[in-house]
Amino acid sequence: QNNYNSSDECPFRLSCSRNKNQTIEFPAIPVPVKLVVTDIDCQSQQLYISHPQNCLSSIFLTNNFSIFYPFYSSYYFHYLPSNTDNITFFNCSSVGQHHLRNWDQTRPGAQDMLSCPIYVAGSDESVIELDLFPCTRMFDKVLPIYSSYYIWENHLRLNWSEKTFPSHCLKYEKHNKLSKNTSIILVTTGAIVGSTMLVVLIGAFFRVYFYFKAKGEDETRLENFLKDYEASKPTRFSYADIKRITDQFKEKVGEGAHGAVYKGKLSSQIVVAVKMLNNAEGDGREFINEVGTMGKIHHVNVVRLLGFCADGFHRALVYGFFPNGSLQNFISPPDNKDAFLGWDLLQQIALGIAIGIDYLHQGCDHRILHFDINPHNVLLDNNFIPKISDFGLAKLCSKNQNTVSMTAARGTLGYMAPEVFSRNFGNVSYKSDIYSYGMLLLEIVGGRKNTKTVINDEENFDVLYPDWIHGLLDGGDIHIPIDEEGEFKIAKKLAIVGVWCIQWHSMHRPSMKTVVQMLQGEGEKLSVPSNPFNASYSMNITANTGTRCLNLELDVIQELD
Ligand SMILES: Nc1ncnc2c1ncn2[C@@H]1O[C@H](COP(=O)(O)OP(=O)(O)OP(=O)(O)O)[C@@H](O)[C@H]1O
Repeated sequence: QNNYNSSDECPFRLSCSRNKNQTIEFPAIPVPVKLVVTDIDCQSQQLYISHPQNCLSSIFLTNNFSIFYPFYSSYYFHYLPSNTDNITFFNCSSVGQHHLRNWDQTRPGAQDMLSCPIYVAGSDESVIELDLFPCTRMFDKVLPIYSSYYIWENHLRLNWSEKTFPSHCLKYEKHNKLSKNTSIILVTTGAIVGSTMLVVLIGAFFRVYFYFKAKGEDETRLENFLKDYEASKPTRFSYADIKRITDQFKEKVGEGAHGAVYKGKLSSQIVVAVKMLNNAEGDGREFINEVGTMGKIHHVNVVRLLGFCADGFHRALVYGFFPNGSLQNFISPPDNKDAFLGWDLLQQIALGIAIGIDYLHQGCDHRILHFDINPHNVLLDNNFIPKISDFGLAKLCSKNQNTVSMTAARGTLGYMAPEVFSRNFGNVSYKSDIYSYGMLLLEIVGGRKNTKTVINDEENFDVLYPDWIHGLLDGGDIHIPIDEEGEFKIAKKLAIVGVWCIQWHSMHRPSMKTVVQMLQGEGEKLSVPSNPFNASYSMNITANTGTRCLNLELDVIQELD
């Protein structure tokens, strides 16, 4: 039980200031003893103190061992023999430093002698052995029973118990030590939590900022697009827009000769295909051509150019997205049940392409010649409505113009009309697209690539024409599996129209309007054309023959700029 009241005065004074050490003062007479507190251990209730001049022994010159009351100690001058009751004080101040240094340095407390000239020895210790001759013997003291001050390298350890002094005396110190630790922990934790939260907040702020910035840009982009869409013109996008639309070119849907095609989004509803054109290619004429030509065309069977990008070296074309890809994906023999679309649908597709080409040839202000009609350049929308695409090689010419001048062969081998390959076969005209369309039709019917163009030299243009087509036309071996009579009719009609379209001389080929009529009719009345590639018709048509023949009928007219 505590014998003190909270109002009782403390028998010591413990003080601390911000920059100085903690000190403890004991009310000794005549001079109070003030010592430095080096540590307080509240748990084991121990106080470690040291003398400001490193001379703890000197305290006992003028004071007895009860000086530290109410603290008690383990009471042990540890460098004294354990059985010592009396101790003797020696004043070694007159001893030279040299002598002190020669002392047994391993002896506990010997180190203190260098700074403190007061030496304490057990009364039964030998002065000779300790080599204390040069020191002056001062006096003897009796150590309290069971007690010894525990001094370790000039630190004195004092113990306390709550019973020995009023509890409020150490409250401040306990609290102070705890609060100091707690405040260090709190400050550190606070700093860590605070800085983490700051980083998170800054991160969140930038996320939100960029989110709204991007959202704002998306909205502006969409608004501009819709305005342009209403005004029927393609929108110009920056390269940054293109990256955002394609989500950093995340989903590649195909690769053409001029670059890769990526899926993108203008909004959650507007899905687009972005064709990135290879930077290194040409002088950008095809790009300008495509933007210039396609920007003007709006037809259900022609891919609409929604936008483009011409930003530094970056060139891109933005179209509507067609999940079914190109017609090439569906050119398959009828016995391939997975990819075969059925004869009715194939006929609808063939008709749609013909209507699209007819629109290009007749329906616009200027005649547009595509020059690269082939199954890769026909895309299919969700409902398998065909869309003609890829206008990089297209030419604009005036309506009353029959032929165009062309400086180099253009198009895809196998679909390229002979006159496009070499001017020696005649003049290039809108009929050149009809030839390509005819080849496409025959591929649809055959379900495979049935033409293989071999170019030997400028003078010879050999086409390996499949015999089975004439089997189909003549009623012989039709080569393709057909289940029903109706289907046979469709296949035969498509083949007849196809062969008409690939007639060697362009004047023998029908116009697209006629092709549309032929496809829309029953097909029974269609006459079967002669095989343009049979021997009698000349498999190898030499250049001169063609030129002579065609030049009589068609004049060369310059294309429009
Ligand atoms: N608008 C689109 N929607 C969906 N897929 C498309 C679209 N445009 C192109 N693709 C896909 O990307 C592929 C490549 O198209 P692209 O037009 O670049 O090349 P190509 O016509 O095959 O060859 P080339 O570049 O020689 O004309 C197509 O085969 C098709 O699968």
